[in-house]
Amino acid sequence: MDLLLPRSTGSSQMVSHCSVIQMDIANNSVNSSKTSVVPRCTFGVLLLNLGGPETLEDVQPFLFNLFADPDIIRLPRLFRFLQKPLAQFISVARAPKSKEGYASIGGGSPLRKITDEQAEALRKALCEKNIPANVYVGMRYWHPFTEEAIEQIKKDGITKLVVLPLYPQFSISTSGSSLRLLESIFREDEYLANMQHTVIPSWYQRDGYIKAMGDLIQKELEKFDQPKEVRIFFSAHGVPLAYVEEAGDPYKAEMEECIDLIMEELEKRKLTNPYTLAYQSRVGPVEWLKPYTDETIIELGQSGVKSLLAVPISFVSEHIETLEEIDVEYKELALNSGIEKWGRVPALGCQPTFISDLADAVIESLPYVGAMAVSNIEARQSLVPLGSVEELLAAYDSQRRELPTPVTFWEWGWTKSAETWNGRAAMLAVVVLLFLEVTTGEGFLHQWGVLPISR
Ligand SMILES: C=CC1=C(C)c2cc3[nH]c(cc4nc(cc5[nH]c(cc1n2)c(C)c5CCC(=O)O)C(CCC(=O)O)=C4C)c(C)c3C=C
Ligand SMILES: [Fe+2]
Repeated sequence: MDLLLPRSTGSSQMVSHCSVIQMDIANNSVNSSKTSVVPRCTFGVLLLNLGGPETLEDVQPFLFNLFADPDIIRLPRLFRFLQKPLAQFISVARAPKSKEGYASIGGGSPLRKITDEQAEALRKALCEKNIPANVYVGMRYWHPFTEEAIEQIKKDGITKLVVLPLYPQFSISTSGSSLRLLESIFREDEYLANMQHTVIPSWYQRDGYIKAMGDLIQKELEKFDQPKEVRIFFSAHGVPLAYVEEAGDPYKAEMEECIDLIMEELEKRKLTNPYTLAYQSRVGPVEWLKPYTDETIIELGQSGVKSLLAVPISFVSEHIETLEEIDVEYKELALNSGIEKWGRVPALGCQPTFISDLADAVIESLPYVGAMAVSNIEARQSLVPLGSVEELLAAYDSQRRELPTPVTFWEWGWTKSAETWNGRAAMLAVVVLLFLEVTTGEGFLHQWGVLPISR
């Protein structure tokens, strides 16, 4: 019997129609007898993602939203009032360069379309596993914004929610930022505060994800004349080094573990290719996670590597950094550095093993299977524990508080005790730097691509 659910026009919501064994969510139990009418589906999954500009006009306001995020540019408390003016300044200055990139991939980011497709595929996979659910998409920096998805969730009367960031590995700058926003929305809303919810902070270690990555890599390796000679080149999105070393971001550790698991999976398939992990897409003058992708490609070429298979690893959709940075810039760099054969593994998108595994992750996190799954959860636990948004961030924040100095890539020499004096020194330094930049035409804003370099 068809399950009828409320229809919605908003793209932050997927409407479900599925023939299923009914789940009695109110009683936390699964009822295997089919019923004819189900008034509404009260179980929801919220997919969190970054969002991307859909047109070239969207690029500057998208960049503004990104740089206005205190988890992307973290200013000392004293200077928080500068967050928005600074975001405005950087976004306006960076927009022309970013627009060129988006223009070259068709005039906008494909992220919304792909994430919507993933949401629909996940909804279907959940249906097939007898769990009817509405699946929502909430983006951090562009439409459909997380706030829009939350509005829809409330309108639909959702009573149980699984929050699933679409980033396999956790970073302060991605899942952390989205969860922090969500926490603030939940805190101010009585309906949400009373809604049962759980978060899957990262899922890079799940078998289905690892197998799906193994399948994609194996398929691309087979396209080379001599697959055994190919070096597998994992290129992850970078983060500033200070995030990992000073703010306690688990991103690097999770990334390295993820690569180990994928290589173990390939070894099971008798694929023992050499491999490298490097970090791409750095922005600004500070040190980011190393080795850098561009420098590593040059070194590999110079050391005699002839065949390279690039594997984007920190994101599950195609986006500007796969379609432009890897497919155009890094490919050209590789071919100019002595590498003769180049390949690239596509992003997972709606790959069936992957989507089915995401559905399993959702099901395993449901409160009503919680008791049965305790041992699994413990085994799967990453550096950030599974829990509610509030508990998750509380755990993460206390972990950060124990670290000596919560310095971020926009802070320097920052300690609480020295707050006032460091703050004043910082303000003075910013003014002097800005003055020098404008008068000499050189400096960190030029390096960041914020101010154009005069040739
Ligand atoms: C796991 C993935 C990502 C991490 C970690 C991350 C950190 C991070 N990013 C910036 C700055 C920019 N990111 C931009 C685009 C962008 N970033 C990610 C993913 C991660 N970012 C994606 C998937 C995208 C592309 C979205 C799309 O439209 O397709 C941009 C805008 C593009 C550009 O101008 O280059 C910026 C800027 C920082 C500073 C950061 C860590 C602190
Ligand atoms: Fe980014």
